[in-house]
Amino acid sequence: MRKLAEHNIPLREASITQVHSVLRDGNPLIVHTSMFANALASLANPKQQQQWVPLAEKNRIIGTYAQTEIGHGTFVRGLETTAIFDPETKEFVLHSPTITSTKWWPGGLGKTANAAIVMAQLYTQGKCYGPHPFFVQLRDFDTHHSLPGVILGEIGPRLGINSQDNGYLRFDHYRIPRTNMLMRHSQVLEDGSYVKPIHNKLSYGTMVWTRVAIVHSCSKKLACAVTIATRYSAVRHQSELVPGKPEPQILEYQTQQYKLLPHIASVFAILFSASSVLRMQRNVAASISKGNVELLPELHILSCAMKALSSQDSTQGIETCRLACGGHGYIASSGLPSLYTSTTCTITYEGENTVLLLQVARYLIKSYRAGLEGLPVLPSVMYLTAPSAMHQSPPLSNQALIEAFRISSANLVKETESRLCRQFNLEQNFHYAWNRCSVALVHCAELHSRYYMCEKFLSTVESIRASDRVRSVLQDLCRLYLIHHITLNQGHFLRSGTLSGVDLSTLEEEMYELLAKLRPQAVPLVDAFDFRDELLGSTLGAWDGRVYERLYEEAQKSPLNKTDVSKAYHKYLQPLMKSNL
Ligand SMILES: CCCCCCCC/C=C\CCCCCCCCCCCC(=O)SCCNC(=O)CCNC(=O)[C@H](O)C(C)(C)COP(=O)(O)OP(=O)(O)OC[C@H]1O[C@@H](n2cnc3c(N)ncnc32)[C@H](O)[C@@H]1OP(=O)(O)O
Ligand SMILES: Cc1cc2nc3c(=O)[nH]c(=O)nc-3n(C[C@H](O)[C@H](O)[C@H](O)COP(=O)(O)OP(=O)(O)OC[C@H]3O[C@@H](n4cnc5c(N)ncnc54)[C@H](O)[C@@H]3O)c2cc1C
Repeated sequence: MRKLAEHNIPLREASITQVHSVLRDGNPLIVHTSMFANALASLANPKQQQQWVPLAEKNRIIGTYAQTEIGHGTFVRGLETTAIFDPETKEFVLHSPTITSTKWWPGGLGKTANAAIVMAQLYTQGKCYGPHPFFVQLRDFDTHHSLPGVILGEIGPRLGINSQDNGYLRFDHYRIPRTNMLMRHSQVLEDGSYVKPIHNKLSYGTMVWTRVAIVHSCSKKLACAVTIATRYSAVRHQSELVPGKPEPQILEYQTQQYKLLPHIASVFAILFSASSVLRMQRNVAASISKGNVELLPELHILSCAMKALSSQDSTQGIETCRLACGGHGYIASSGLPSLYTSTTCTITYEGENTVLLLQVARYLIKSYRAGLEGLPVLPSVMYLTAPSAMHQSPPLSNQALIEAFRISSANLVKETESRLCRQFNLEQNFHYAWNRCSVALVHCAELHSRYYMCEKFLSTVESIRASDRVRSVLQDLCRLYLIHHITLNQGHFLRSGTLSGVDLSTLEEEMYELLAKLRPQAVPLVDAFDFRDELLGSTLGAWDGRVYERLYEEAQKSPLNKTDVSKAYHKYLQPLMKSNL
């Protein structure tokens, strides 16, 4: 924190990888500096911001975002914590009526935070208005003791990020002033009357913001992993490629190139998509402050789509990198295990991926139906009812592949919508029919999201300002990405008739050529990410390639190596050996 202050960098702008380099097992302040800070910035009114933001910036207040309960994470409307307005005292009474209403998971809540943005069901004048955000002090600002009426603790060890002190929280008729409700978008007036927001999902804004930030952070984490695995693959020699010849660098094996190069490409695909969503988010934020919420649904859907795809791709990519390092990928000092455990959680948090993809699918089906009826639809989904013809671009050119994605995605949505109609006719209930089609609906959302990511990759590479040589490498990488994802999804392309079996064989051949062509660029590409050794924190991925020396040096630091014979020998092993058991 001191370093960041010295360099005038607000922590919320510090890269997730910089923070990860210091605190590899999670960061107890991450929710304070990301979600809590954002909630104050976007959900609090100017007066409330004046009151709390300076204190949060000086870390007098350390906050968290307490929404999820032990009984409900996904279904926000199902939250049970209540905030009932008492007009006598002009206070809200926060209460946790059941065990399932216990807040569960918020990062930093266990021991670090002294305040929280709490999402609770707002009741006033006898009516429930759904989940709303409240600023709640949890601990004494001087002694750090939890306040009367607040019961909190830490939830116990997790798969990873154990330094994050995820916590639990219950309220026992805990009173807060009326003015602690975050009132930028909706309000409860002194007499208890409710003023509704200009869009009823504006209180979900912090989740949307965080989903966008997660996309960015996923590309950084994946970049770390491919740097480690690629450098290691250039250092590691194993087996014989040609019998009797010296052992080659494992990066010479085509299978190793296939493990790494598509994920190097993926770093760029995710990064370029993140930039595009971030731009849209800034536009939407500016529009909202002028009272215009027209683009909010598009941002919501795009952030759901990109968060789901990037978390899934980066998690799989990091695991592939770990496996690509053989046994050494399993050792903690490789840096890969902590990258994995701190990334796989992004699949679950901030909206479980399946659930987010179903939000995307809902939007696709609605937009498709609207398009059929000639109603206006937003630009990103206009293609569903007006996919352009294939023959406009040269066969198998990048543009043709993007068109094939577009048509296949539109085709899948069309097929799934027909299935939905058939199912509806059978069930006579939209919700049951929806559930019976939900696997196909998730596939629709995935293909649409992949199409978006491919399109962003291509359009960015085409417009990027770079030397011819750099551009040429990026073009090859982008081509590899497109072909790789077409081969992974080939069934959709065959079904839509956009690519034939022969086309797919031709593309597969080209992919193998590209692996060989890009092989010499692998190390320069990851070097260009420019991660410092301290930041990567990996015995396998350091810049100088001294893998074996570093592994050996790191092993010397093991506490078990402090003495030749461990205490356990005298305490347990020797008695066992002598016991004749
Ligand atoms: C941004 C700067 C980037 C800069 C880069 C910096 C570098 C990186 C540095 C740091 C990185 C920081 C990374 C952050 C890490 C922080 C750690 C985070 C820890 C995790 C925290 C959490 O998990 S908090 C809890 C999160 N919980 C969830 O996400 C819950 C998921 N559930 C939901 O969101 C909702 O329940 C739901 C969307 C699934 C459903 O909501 P609901 O039931 O209310 O709606 P319906 O399904 O009925 O839909 C009705 C209607 O509403 C539309 N809608 C829903 N949500 C929204 C929305 N948010 N906005 C707009 N519209 C919405 C929906 O589409 C429907 O529309 P219709 O038109 O009716 O169809
Ligand atoms: C490391 C970590 C940090 C977190 N930090 C915070 C935090 O700071 N603050 C906070 O408030 N929360 C936090 N959370 C909670 C997180 O947001 C939730 O866990 C997440 O939203 C998923 O909700 P859930 O756990 O209820 O899963 P569930 O919704 O119970 O999901 C279980 C399964 O049910 C499926 N499912 C659920 N609903 C549907 C549906 N409608 N259709 C189809 N399938 C469905 C899911 O796909 C999944 O397979 C954190 C979680 C983790 C793991």
